[in-house]
Amino acid sequence: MIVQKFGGIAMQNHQNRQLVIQRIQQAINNHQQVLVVVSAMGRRGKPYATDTLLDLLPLNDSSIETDLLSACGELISSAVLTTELKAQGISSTLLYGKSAGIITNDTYGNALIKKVDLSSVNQAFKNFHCVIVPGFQGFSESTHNFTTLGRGGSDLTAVVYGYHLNADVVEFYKDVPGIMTSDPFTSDNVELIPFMTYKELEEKIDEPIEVIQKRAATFAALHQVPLHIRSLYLDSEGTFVSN
Ligand SMILES: Nc1ncnc2c1ncn2[C@@H]1O[C@H](COP(=O)(O)OP(=O)(O)O)[C@@H](O)[C@H]1O
Ligand SMILES: N[C@@H](CC(=O)OP(=O)(O)O)C(=O)O
Repeated sequence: MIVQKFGGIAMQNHQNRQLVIQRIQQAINNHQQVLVVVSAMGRRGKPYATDTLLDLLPLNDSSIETDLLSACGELISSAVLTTELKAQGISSTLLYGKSAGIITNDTYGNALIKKVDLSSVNQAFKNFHCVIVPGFQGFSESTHNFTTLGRGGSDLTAVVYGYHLNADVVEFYKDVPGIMTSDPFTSDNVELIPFMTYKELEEKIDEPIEVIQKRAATFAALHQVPLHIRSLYLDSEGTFVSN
């Protein structure tokens, strides 16, 4: 069993999602079971990207409404990917909200995970090789509202499932070859770092764009969840993070 996480760039168009589907098929072939975490499609300007949705609101507070709206981006992308997988005959199903099992408090915009209920996920794996879940979203135990896990929170979703499912590895598919000495989009002469410890990863997350959400990196370090950050486009090995 492995966990794969596909971010906004990976999910942004049909062409990239075909690469996503190839990665999922490879994971099923090699590991039988794969839990797939997806983010909202694309970046600001794309119709269903998180920032595009949030730009609809006159104010960005931490509220039930803001979290409901931002959770929609991941709901849309998970519904689209699951339908595309089914259309290609790949054994898959979608779980979201309470069924996805990420149960949180009511701190809208940056909710704390109180428990992870994998009963529906485990049941789904009895019938399907691939279970798709929307990243970034939680479900409030007390109010039954959607919550969100902080910006970039799909990374945390992936790491939390990786830990609770005892996955062999959590794979992140990005628009970079892996973790580099610095952000390749803003620095020259960068090199791939093939292996890092959790401590080195946490120290590396200092760029304006976090290559992995800091909260996710901290959770992975605490629970020693093996991470593999790699390119969606290249077949190269990328970066492994462990002790
Ligand atoms: N050291 C680094 N190595 C590689 N990418 C980095 C690094 N630091 C920052 N980044 C940035 O992280 C981005 C990947 O994170 P992000 O866009 O949030 O991906 P995703 O949408 O898949 O979660 C890269 O496009 C890059 O700009
Ligand atoms: N879509 C959310 C969650 C997320 O993690 O997105 P991405 O994987 O594209 O960074 C956000 O923009 O914050």
